Amino acid sequence: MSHSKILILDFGSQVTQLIARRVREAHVYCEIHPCDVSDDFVKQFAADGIILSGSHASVYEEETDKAPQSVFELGVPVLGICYGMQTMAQQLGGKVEAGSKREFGYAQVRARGHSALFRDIQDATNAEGHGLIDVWMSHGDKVTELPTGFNVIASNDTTPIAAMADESRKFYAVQFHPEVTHTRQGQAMLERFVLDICAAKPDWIMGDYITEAVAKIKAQVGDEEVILGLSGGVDSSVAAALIHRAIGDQLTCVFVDHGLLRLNEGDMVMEMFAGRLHAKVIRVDATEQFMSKLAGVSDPEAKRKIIGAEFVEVFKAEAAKLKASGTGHKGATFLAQGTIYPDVIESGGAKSKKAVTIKSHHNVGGLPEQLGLKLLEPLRDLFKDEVRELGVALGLPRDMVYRHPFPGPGLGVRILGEVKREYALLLQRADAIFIEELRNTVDVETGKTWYDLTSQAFTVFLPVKSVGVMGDGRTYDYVVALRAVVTSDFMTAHWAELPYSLLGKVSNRIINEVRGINRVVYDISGKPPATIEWE
Ligand SMILES: Nc1ncnc2c1ncn2[C@@H]1O[C@H](COP(=O)(O)OP(=O)(O)OP(=O)(O)O)[C@@H](O)[C@H]1O
Ligand SMILES: O=c1[nH]c(=O)c2[nH+]cn([C@@H]3O[C@H](COP(=O)(O)O)[C@@H](O)[C@H]3O)c2[nH]1
Ligand SMILES: NC(=O)CC[C@H](N)C(=O)O
Ligand SMILES: [Mg+2]
Repeated sequence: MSHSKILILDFGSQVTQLIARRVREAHVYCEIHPCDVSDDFVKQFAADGIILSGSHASVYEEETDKAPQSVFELGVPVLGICYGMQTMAQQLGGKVEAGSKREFGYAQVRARGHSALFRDIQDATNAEGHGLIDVWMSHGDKVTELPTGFNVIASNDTTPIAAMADESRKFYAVQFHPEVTHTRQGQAMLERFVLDICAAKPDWIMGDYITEAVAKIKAQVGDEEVILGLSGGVDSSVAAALIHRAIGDQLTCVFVDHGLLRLNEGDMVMEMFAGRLHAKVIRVDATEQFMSKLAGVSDPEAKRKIIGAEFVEVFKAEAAKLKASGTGHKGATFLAQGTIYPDVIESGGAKSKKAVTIKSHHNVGGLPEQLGLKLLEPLRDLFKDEVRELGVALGLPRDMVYRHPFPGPGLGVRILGEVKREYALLLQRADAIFIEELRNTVDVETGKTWYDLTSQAFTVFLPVKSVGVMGDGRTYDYVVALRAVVTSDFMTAHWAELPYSLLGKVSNRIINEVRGINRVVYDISGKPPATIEWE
């Protein structure tokens, strides 16, 4: 089945992924690719429309990225955002200059003319009755001369050409960012572009997607066997359910206990799957193996790479064991993972060369070059909310599908610096107390538990000691930090405003119940500039 699709060319903006999320929210399929793809690639992609992202660069610098010229020659609608607008202007014969003032944050622009992009979009009106739109800006440069064929479709005092369009060629461009939620009607604008202007069909719906995905998996796997890394998290559970639906007993799930899981997580995961997921699950205790490889290593990226490599070692060994088991298995030739689109993007997989890699996710950037198994990643194109939707459509229980995410490297990235078994055991107990209290404390205003009100919450172990007094004695023990965030996409996040009474109770319990920890702090950093995990 062929879907409508939008091509997003990434010039390196940190929020390119949000453009894709917004387009997907409109139920239109889209993909992000680096801005320097070839003209042939652009042609073959056969997009219904193309979106050019922002960037930190300036188009008048000596070596700058341009959109492949074919973007403007294929006769498909194009939307330029920020840098995307500037390069469109310059490539089509307009002019871009450095402004005297940077415009950063909220701004209001006045809509001009009757552009299809802003149809029925207005947040206020000015004294003369003109429509005003609230937007979010982040730029220093601006378009100062329109290319031929273009009109101004929005402006304000700082940026007279705040948006422009050549309606006949269906070229549109905005200096502001419709993809961030601060632009209140940004979603509506992107829908005008994608649904009205590009006439893309909103046919990307998870319930319908199952049939298509099942057929694809069947075709890819044939009669071979698959092992899947099952973590008990959302993504791999949904992947397991989907693959099992496609190939039944050809699938074996491998759940790896690397000794860096949450307290009792191993038993919980096995219990959760018994009866709920009909696939076979093997539990592997690899604590010793991971711990010995991690001994003496304190660099976060090095730890991530080691954990990624060890996962693969375990998977390979299990794949071989299947064959030797004498149970009629031929041995697995595929490794399935619950990799999702943000994992790919954040590890630099879809970004242009210019965007920096912040962390290597263990399952993407951390994979060794010689895998020896073919990869099967049926969720690789999906965002988290789509994966959850798919899980529900596959009949997985809601509490499984709405768990907080837990990173594959687990406590390995929540114990700062060198990982030691002793630290992991302390951290597990402190973390369990925090999560238990979040689950048990209901917010009176919303009637929801604080677990449901936060997107992710955990405890971090700091290998530093501080002095305390307990009873009448002196203590000299470790510190833990509590981290709880609210986010919809894990790209940006706010620290959760947990009630003091809850924080107080958690702190008390940890210090009283976990000998070896005598101080608890709360992390009040947002992302950016911090990240959610500490490593
Ligand atoms: N303990 C584990 N045992 C086996 N495979 C694992 C384990 N931890 C992670 N993986 C593999 O790595 C992939 C990526 O991990 P990630 O944490 O992103 O996804 P998840 O655990 O499935 O879902 P969630 O994001 O909700 O935690 C998983 O989908 C799974 O295939
Ligand atoms: O499976 C995973 N393997 C990893 O290597 C990894 N690193 C970060 N995360 C999760 O990604 C989200 C964003 O985290 P950061 O703000 O720390 O980058 C948060 O939800 C993190 O828990 C990972 N998940
Ligand atoms: N966010 C952007 O795309 C910024 C583009 C350009 N560097 C500017 O400052 O105007
Ligand atoms: Mg996980």
